[in-house]
Amino acid sequence: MSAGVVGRLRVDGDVSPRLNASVRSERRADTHVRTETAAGSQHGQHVHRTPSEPSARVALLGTGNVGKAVLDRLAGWDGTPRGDSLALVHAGNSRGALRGERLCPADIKRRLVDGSPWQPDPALANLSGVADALAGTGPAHRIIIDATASGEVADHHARWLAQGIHVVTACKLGLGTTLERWQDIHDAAAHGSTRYGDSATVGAGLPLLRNIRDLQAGGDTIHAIAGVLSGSLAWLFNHYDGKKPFSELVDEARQAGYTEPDPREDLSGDDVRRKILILARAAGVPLASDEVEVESLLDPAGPETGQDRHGARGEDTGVSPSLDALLQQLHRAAAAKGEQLRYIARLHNGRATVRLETLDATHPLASGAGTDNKLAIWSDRYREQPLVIQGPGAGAEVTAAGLLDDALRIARSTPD
Ligand SMILES: NC(=O)C1=CN([C@@H]2O[C@H](COP(=O)(O)OP(=O)(O)OC[C@H]3O[C@@H](n4cnc5c(N)ncnc54)[C@H](OP(=O)(O)O)[C@@H]3O)[C@@H](O)[C@H]2O)C=CC1
Ligand SMILES: N[C@@H](CC=O)C(=O)O
Repeated sequence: MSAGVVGRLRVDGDVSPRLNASVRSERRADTHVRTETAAGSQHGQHVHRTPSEPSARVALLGTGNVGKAVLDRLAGWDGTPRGDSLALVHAGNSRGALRGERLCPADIKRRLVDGSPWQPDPALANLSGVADALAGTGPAHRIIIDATASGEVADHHARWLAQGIHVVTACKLGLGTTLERWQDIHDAAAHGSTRYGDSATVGAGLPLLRNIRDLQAGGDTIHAIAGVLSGSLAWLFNHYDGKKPFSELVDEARQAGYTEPDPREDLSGDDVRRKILILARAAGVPLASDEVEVESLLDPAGPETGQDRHGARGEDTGVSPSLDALLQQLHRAAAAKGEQLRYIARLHNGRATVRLETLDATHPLASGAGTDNKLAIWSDRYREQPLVIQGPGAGAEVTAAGLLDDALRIARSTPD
């Protein structure tokens, strides 16, 4: 792809600096005082340790794949300055929630994983009440971590930001759907002096948005981007050899936690549409959702259309026998030419496309393994050879890490 100016809107930094956590001043969280009795730690006796004041009170929404991995990561930090800095005060899903001054992440996770009765209070599932759970004395930041795929939760992002609550999200329905919602989120963050942690929305925490914003903050202009933005589809095309039906692999990808709760979100191209919209908007090209040309992998006559696909994990992978047959045919044709199937998103000259392409095996976007995402960025600085960022782009652990990176960045910053 040759470089050319594509942006309709030139942005020299983020549209709202509050959405760019990386440029904020930071206060180190690891300076907290830890008190232990020396004798206790030497002789294996009870260790008296006073956790330091938290820097942030945190509410976790969603206890599915990603939410559980967030709890795991928090549990692993128990007794460390990172763990001290984030106090979990609310954890909930669509059925209810638990609240407390410092919930024990390991305990919540254990109850969920072991399947022992976890009795969340259904009344606490009311999203309007989550702000109350975060209220408390002290200078602590308030952070909501959204690990759901819920449009209803995304609808609350702007409201929370305007109320002074930071939002950290893996859900793309905030920044990756309508321009109005995207703008509301920017405006609300500015109004509430809050930050919106979106690292996990594209590339499952890979530093994609951060690099786009950092380049622009340094005076660079993004001309074009192209890449593999779906971890599940990358995994599928990395594993598909035409022998096993594609639908069986889709089921494996779902069980591995790479797909959306409903895999039809991935197969329809909607998930990648949202990601290219988020990247394009961050790069200064404020595209509307319907301006992205998307080639769906779903059979238009298949069982997927017209339903709300933002709910809980369904049973149907959405792959009809005709799609199995079509993909086998496409794979065979590509393999005969030494080419590979890749689901590619492109932004060039203000136009965005998402489609299945056949790429020569030596093509820069063809390589990669597992769930690898790959993003090439052409800019003033990178005219001929693009900047390329590659790494795992799906999976609960990397996504949870991306969410908590954003939360820690906020917790370490000085409150306005
Ligand atoms: N899997 C991945 O690799 C990546 C995922 N993401 C994003 O992470 C998000 C979560 O994905 P995943 O964990 O796989 O999804 P899951 O379906 O496993 O979990 C979703 C969770 O959200 C909960 N939920 C739904 N509605 C609400 C609500 N109104 N209030 C509170 N909780 C609610 C569900 O509750 P209940 O348990 O009651 O059904 C469930 O616990 C998605 O937006 C996805 O796009 C982003 C990057 C990578
Ligand atoms: N379903 C998504 C998960 C991360 O966003 C994907 O396949 O990339």
